[in-house]
Amino acid sequence: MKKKQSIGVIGMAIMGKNLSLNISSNKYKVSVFNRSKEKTKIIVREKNKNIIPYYSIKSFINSLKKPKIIILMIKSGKSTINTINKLIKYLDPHDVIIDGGNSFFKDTMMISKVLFKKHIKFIGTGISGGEEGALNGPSIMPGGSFIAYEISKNILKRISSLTKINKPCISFIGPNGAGHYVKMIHNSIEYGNMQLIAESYFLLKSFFKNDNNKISKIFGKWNKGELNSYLIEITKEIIKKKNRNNKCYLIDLVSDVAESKGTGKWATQNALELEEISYVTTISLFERYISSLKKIREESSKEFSKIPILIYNNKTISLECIRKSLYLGILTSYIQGFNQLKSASLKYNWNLKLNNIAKVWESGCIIKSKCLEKIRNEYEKNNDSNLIYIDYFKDKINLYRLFLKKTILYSINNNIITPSLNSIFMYYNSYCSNNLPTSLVQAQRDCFGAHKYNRKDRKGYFHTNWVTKYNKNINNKY
Ligand SMILES: NC(=O)C1=CN([C@@H]2O[C@H](COP(=O)(O)OP(=O)(O)OC[C@H]3O[C@@H](n4cnc5c(N)ncnc54)[C@H](OP(=O)(O)O)[C@@H]3O)[C@@H](O)[C@H]2O)C=CC1
Ligand SMILES: O=C(CO)[C@H](O)[C@H](O)COP(=O)(O)O
Repeated sequence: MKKKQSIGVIGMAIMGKNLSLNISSNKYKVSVFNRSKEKTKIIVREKNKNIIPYYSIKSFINSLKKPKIIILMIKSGKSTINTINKLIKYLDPHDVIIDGGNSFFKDTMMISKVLFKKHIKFIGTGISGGEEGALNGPSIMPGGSFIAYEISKNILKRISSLTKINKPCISFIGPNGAGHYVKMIHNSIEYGNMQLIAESYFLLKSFFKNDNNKISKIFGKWNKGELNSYLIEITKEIIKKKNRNNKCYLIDLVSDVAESKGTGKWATQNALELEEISYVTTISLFERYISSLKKIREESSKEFSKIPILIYNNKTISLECIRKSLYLGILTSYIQGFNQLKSASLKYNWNLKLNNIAKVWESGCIIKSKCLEKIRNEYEKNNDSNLIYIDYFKDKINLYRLFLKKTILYSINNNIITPSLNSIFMYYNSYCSNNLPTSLVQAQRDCFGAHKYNRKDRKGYFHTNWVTKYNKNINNKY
């Protein structure tokens, strides 16, 4: 009888193909399948004896050892749900389906329930690291059935990235949708960090009069310090890449319309649901949306007059100002992401171990960054920590806010587009103030809707006849 394979991968686009190559290079035999034959044929050209192609779901599934383990790396949403529905009829109880795509966590919760009833074990996992990570070691965030994790963990651990101290960047996250939720927050931090780096790039362009070679060297220097991260590292390379004719930088030819596939939107929607503050992701998402209004922006740039640069305030800033502003922004992006994880953990009863999540993100993933070590250390001591109050973060917030202020004053005066940096400055202004303009909001609510308000000097709820003209029939003595 023909020997069967240890695992199967469905979806031979960028991620699935590279993940299969990764699995095979770890000495596992892997069956592969793709909806359309063309992509399967591409991987066949690799002539890898550990990768065995199949062109029908039935033969693909029959090629697997029991319990069968199948990883899906396909487009999320209906495509994933429909494919899982097609698989069910070929699977036996205790077989394992692992959805490694960027699925919406509520879809994962729903699928978990359906498969549980059929005794099929299900994992919804975040997989981060893009093309390169999938091939050489991604960061893996599995959630769902713990039994399924036990069945598949040897393979998953072997293919994952390793931290500096050789710990695999994988940890069982929690039940049902927890793994995909954590990947969604990973991506929301990714959105924030990318936007912050892009804004800093614009500041540096103004500083260095568009000399990208110089800017690249600055990012290279910053990458050796506290800002060290995967995204800074790739930015340093991206901005100095020349166009084929060598006449200009390729980045100057890239359209400014930024697309998105859903995770940033879901994270923002979920932050609203949880009433969590996620300025950094939200502004970054809105910037992608504004970017897509290309025609309108083109017209507006002609229709509206340019705001003049104010000579009296046209002070230049130091590079350190930009560096410190970017670092404060990036710390805030992580702080807000981890706060959202904490809220979600309570809301969905997931008991998330935040130190493990920080560890899983320490290598192999897009948001890999030096500050994650500090975050992990803190949550190792106390899973309930509010990072803002931890000495390291508190000191940075105290010390760097002034630099951020100088940076955004410079950006405002010079018409440089830095909305997420601006929002972070205002976020801390609000967060650290004991006197917000919202007193007036409460009074207005009470005036027009009799919603009542609390007072600073007395306990209890009060209602007032604020404007006699509108509140004629209200009698009170305050
Ligand atoms: N690219 C990245 O950096 C990362 C992607 N991911 C996630 O991993 C998954 C795969 O990503 P990626 O490799 O970029 O590929 P894509 O997201 O571009 O998806 C393409 C794959 O999905 C398959 N597919 C699309 N529609 C269907 C359908 N209705 N039924 C069955 N299969 C379908 C395609 O098959 P066909 O060839 O027949 O069209 C192809 O294999 C996605 O969920 C993505 O969000 C996660 C981390 C990083
Ligand atoms: O998950 C990823 C990286 O971690 C994918 O690259 C994802 O597509 C990024 O999101 P978007 O396309 O919305 O920018």
